[in-house]
Amino acid sequence: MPVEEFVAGWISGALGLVLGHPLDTVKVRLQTQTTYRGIIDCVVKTYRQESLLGFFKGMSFPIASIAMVNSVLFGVYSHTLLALTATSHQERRAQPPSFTHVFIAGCTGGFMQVYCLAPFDLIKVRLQNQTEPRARPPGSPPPRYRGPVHCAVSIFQEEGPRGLFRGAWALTLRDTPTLGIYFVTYEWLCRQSTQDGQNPSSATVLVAGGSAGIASWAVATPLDVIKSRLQMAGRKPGAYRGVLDCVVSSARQEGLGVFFRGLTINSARAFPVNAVTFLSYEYLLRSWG
Ligand SMILES: CN(C)C(=N)NCCC[C@H](N)C(=O)O
Repeated sequence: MPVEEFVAGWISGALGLVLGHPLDTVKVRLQTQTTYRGIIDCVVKTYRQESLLGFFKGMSFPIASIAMVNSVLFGVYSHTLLALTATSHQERRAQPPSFTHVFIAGCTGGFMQVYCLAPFDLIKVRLQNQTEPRARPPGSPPPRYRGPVHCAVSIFQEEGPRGLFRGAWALTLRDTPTLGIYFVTYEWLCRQSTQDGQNPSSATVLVAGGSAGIASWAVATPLDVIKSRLQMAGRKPGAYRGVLDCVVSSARQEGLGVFFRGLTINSARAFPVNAVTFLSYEYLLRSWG
């Protein structure tokens, strides 16, 4: 069993995650709060009220869980390709799989990682939305959650175990097709600028990985908005009844533009995060060779 692919998926994901977390915080706030006029306003207010640390809220759980999430994503992707084409990662440069196989393997990886990702993503989104500064002026109310563990325990106590999977269905709809698009874009761009049988150069991997991130996030953004709103709403009175209800009421109240909230920042974040993720993934696999 190619254990290296799981490990490479973990390390590469963690590197990308740290790099992209500040932009992710801005994106989540823009998607779920109506207090900001735009990206700059959100960045300035976050910095003024919470200092640089505000951009890194909610990062510890994703770092701890990225090992599992990314190793499931890249590992399942690679194993599905192995099952479909009977070729290992090393053999795939000489015998490239069809794009249909790459798409199916990407969708399978995307689908399987959702149930590892869902509770950690929920906690991340709830913590990212706490705008209280760390050093609070005396007498000001404390933030709802004291940290990731307190957040997980509170959700479990208030909403039961299912509460930890709030937004998981929207996450499944977001990640299953878009991870197919992610891997197809990456493979296609690598093949365009690489001679048959050769490994892609580092520059190619960076550009193909970054572009795969942008393409997949551009398609994923509408469901990303819905997912984040469902996660924030929890079981509040008047909360959405499900994915469709959230789609309809968000569109009715805020217009169709609501589905593209966070698109610019998602794309700006997606390029460096996924360029680094794919570069380190390819590099690690080649060095273990
Ligand atoms: C469109 N989607 C959901 C993705 N392309 N997901 C895979 C990339 C995950 C990477 N850690 C990131 O956050 O960009």
